[in-house]
Amino acid sequence: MTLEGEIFDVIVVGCGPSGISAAIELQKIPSLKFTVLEARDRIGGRVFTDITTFGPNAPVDLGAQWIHHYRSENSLHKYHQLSEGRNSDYHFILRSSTTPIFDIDGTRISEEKISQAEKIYNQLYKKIIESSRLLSVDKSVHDVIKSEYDQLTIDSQVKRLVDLSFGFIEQYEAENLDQLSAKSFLTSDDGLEEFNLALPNGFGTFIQQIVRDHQLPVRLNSVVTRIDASSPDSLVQIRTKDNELFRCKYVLVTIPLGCLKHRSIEFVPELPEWKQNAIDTMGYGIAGKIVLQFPYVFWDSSYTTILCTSPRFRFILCRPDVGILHIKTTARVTTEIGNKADQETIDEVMILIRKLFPDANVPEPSRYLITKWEHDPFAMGAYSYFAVGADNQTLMSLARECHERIYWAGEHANYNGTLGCVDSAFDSGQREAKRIVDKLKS
Ligand SMILES: Cc1cc2nc3c(=O)[nH]c(=O)nc-3n(C[C@H](O)[C@H](O)[C@H](O)COP(=O)(O)OP(=O)(O)OC[C@H]3O[C@@H](n4cnc5c(N)ncnc54)[C@H](O)[C@@H]3O)c2cc1C
Repeated sequence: MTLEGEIFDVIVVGCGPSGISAAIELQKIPSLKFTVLEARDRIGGRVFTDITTFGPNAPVDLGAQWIHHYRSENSLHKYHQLSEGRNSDYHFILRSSTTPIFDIDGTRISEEKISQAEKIYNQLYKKIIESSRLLSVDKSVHDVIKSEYDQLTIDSQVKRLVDLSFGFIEQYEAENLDQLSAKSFLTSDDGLEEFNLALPNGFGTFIQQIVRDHQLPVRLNSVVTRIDASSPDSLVQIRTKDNELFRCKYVLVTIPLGCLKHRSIEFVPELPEWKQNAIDTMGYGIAGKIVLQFPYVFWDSSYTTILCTSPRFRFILCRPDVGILHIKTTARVTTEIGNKADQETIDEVMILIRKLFPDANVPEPSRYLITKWEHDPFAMGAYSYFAVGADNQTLMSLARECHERIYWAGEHANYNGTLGCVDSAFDSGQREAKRIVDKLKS
């Protein structure tokens, strides 16, 4: 189908957080004609609350789960203040009295060992921070601490605890330490302290409400395959998988960096070298979740999170109200389990859980789910990180328009702010929509 004659001022490609915030901004200009093309049969992108697998009373966020950097300057703050159910939301604190740490054999680790490990970790962490300021040529975080780490003469339990602490970084960045840039290490969070707001009704539910409240014009099931800015009439032509053709003055591309790396959209003319280099240089990580629901709660229901020194399954969030244990996996483990049968992974997880609770009668899970974002054609991974050699300039190149009419937003294109998060995506979408509006006015 060709929408001949119909010319949009702006077309936004992708209806994740960045596309949504751009659309909200564009909607402020009543005369402006725009639409959002979304490949999936739902909005939200990597923010999705599953309410079918475990039922509507046990919503589970398969992607983003916490509003990071929650403070009044956060662009999501005002929507959260207005949202229903906000009174049940809570700040997530990882280390607290309700977070036991278990060793691989199931023994509870003493506070003394924990504080020994913390001291060692803090020294190594300081080294990373120093090198982020001092290095002239970039190195990986792993390479910066390797020699000191290799020389550690500490007992094996304390060493596993130190590894667990580094596991937090790998979990948060969605990549292994040997891939993370030491020089840009401090850039991704903009020096902000973490305030994580957990949304028990689900982050996806919250994002969907924002879209509903604004009645944004979104066309679902519209997989964009080609963006052509070579037409002599200065209009951009956008082709979908179903052979629909859309024409617009400006296009805002918000698809994930993983999709850009896999060249899932053909650009005509080809993307300039500086843009392609930035796409190739920036890192795009992998993270996963294993969610298990049990017929009854066999763990201490006061636990909020269980930490374990197992190199594979380290972070277990507890939701006793719905009998759910929710395991977060790092890039290495996620990649590995993504390539094998789910039941094999569940069997491995259950061996560990039974070790952690030797005195409990641990049942088999009644339901489970393992995310596979890395195999999802409209995500191709989790979120971006600074790979060795990538820096704020890389982000600026990812965000910079090309061929005059192709603009860019997404969690990977938020320079001077946070990276990889929903608020990063929101900020970048809003910023680019404003720039396009200025361009249209000029
Ligand atoms: C496991 C996991 C945990 C996370 N945890 C958190 C967290 O706790 N807090 C947090 O802040 N962030 C978290 N994130 C990151 C967060 O989800 C992303 O930063 C955010 O969703 C990025 O928004 P975006 O708009 O840039 O991209 P997306 O959300 O991916 O939106 C892009 C949209 O483009 C669409 N699209 C792709 N290709 C095409 C095409 N060819 N045509 C049309 N449309 C297309 C996609 O379907 C998608 O809807 C997590 C992500 C994952 C995967």
